[in-house]
Amino acid sequence: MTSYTWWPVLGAPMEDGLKRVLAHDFLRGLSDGTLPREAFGYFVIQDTLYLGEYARALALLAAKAPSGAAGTLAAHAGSAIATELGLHPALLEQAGLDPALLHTTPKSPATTAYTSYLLSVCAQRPFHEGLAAVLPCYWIYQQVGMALATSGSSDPVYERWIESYAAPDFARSVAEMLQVVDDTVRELSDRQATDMAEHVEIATRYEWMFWDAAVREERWPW
Ligand SMILES: Cc1ncc(C[n+]2csc(CCO)c2C)c(N)n1
Repeated sequence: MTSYTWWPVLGAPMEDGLKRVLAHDFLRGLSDGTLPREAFGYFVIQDTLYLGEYARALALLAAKAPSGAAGTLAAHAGSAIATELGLHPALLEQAGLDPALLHTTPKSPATTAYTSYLLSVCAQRPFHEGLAAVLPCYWIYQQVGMALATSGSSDPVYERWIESYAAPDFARSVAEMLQVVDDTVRELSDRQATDMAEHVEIATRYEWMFWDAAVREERWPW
C-alpha cells in the first residue's frame, strides 16, 4: 500500500475508518458466528440494492474518465451488476431467506443516503472526486476480507461471504482500481488532492454506517 502515490494523500482517513469498521459488532459477529441471521439478511438485501446503484455510479465515472481508465471502470460496473445478480441471491438462499425479498424491500435510510451521495458526486463533480467517493468501497472490503479470513467463521454462510472478499479474484479487481487512483492522484494539485481526501472520509463513514444500519435493522419511521 505504501508504494502507492495515493497512500500518503488518502490513506489516513481510510485507515482510521477501517479501525472503527473492524471493531464494529457486525464484523465481530460475522467472525464468531454470533451475528443474528436477521441482521445478515438485512445486510445482504440492502447490499444488493446498494450494488445496483454503485454500478451506475461506476458507469457515470467511466463516462468522464480519461481513456486509460474508462475500460477498467466500465468493466467494474459490469462486475458489480454480476455480483448483484449472482452472489447475493445465493447468499440469501443459503441464509434461509426468500430471494423475493429483494423485490419487496425498500432501500433503508443508510442505503439511500450512501447511494445518493455516490451518484451525485459521480454525476456532478469532476472525475477525481467521484473516484475518491467510490474508493473506500473497494479498499475497506479488501481489508475486511483479509482481516476476517485469518480466523474465518464457524458459520458456513458467513465464511462464504468472508472468502469472497479474501479471494485472489477480488484482490486483482481492487489492484486495478488502486492503479487508476494512483494514475489520477499523480496529476492533481494540492487543492484537488484535499478534495479527494474529503470524499474518502465521507464514503468511509458511510461504509461504517452501512454495517451499523444492519445491526440496528434500521427502518424508515413509517
Ligand atoms: C456497502 C458496501 N460497500 C462495499 C462493497 C464492496 N463492493 C461493492 S461493488 C464493488 C466493486 C465491484 O464489484 C465492491 C468492492 C459492498 N458490497 N457493499
